[in-house]
Amino acid sequence: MLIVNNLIKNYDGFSLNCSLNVLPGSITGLIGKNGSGKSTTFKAALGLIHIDGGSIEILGKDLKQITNKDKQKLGVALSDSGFNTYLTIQDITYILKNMYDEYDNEKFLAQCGQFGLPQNKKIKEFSTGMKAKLKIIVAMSHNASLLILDEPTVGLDVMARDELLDLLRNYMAEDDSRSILISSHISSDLESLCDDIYMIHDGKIILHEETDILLSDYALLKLDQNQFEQLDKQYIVKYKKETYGYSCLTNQKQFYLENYPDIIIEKGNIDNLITMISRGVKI
Ligand SMILES: Nc1ncnc2c1ncn2[C@@H]1O[C@H](COP(=O)(O)OP(=O)(O)OP(=O)(O)O)[C@@H](O)[C@H]1O
Repeated sequence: MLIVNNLIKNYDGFSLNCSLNVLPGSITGLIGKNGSGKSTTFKAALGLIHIDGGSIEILGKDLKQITNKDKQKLGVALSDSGFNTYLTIQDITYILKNMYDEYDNEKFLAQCGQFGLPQNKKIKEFSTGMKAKLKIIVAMSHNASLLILDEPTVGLDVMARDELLDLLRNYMAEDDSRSILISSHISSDLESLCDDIYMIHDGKIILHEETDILLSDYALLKLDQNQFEQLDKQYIVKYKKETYGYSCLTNQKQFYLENYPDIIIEKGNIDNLITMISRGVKI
């Protein structure tokens, strides 16, 4: 659906060099701290910025060959995009009707209603969360095969986030060839939604793994000095000095559960992973 191959984008003081692959029928997450290059990757993948190297294949074609008709198959929500804030949802329905052959007005208005978005109020009077919801509903309004969503849950409260994640799951369930590329700094969103996750740090992909494997096979070991020295480190990805000794990230939790019954092994979550992979030291 989307193949980003050795994409290079250089800004003063920042260099992006990343590859990623969004498979048909899957939800792929891109996670990374502020300024790590998520939005730059999304904009480059959509051809919105000039790139300094690499190639992008989207919807089975080289990005340079994509036509306006092909673009109808994309549903996009970027962090710094949106409609003119003087428009109402009613106004937007006319724009969407003109833009997209497969725009589904009934579904769009039903979803606006579900999220409590008033049809006749100007968008400038919407709260941050309401604007965020509108962007996603618009992206899903025209039967796109690929949704590209940059930080769509920013500004949403926990309940609205859950509703939105359910909407995305339903969108995928309606057609199993659809795909989503989504970024978020809220790791629990990605854990519960994505089939696979890429982690980006300082413009580089530092980890790519299926979410199930991240959650089942990765774990954090907490060791004192002696335990650390004795440890077989063949499955340790990164380690970090702590006040109590060392924390170690493994990608083979079972090995340490079986061979080191006395050490503390904490189930991995994506926040631990980000911290360890970005700040830990390689063995
Ligand atoms: N137009 C630009 N000109 C110069 N530098 C830029 C430009 N756009 C982005 N950058 C730089 O590229 C780096 C990555 O920014 P980017 O917006 O891709 O990060 P991000 O991971 O999306 O961050 P956030 O989570 O804060 O949105 C930052 O150092 C940023 O300052």
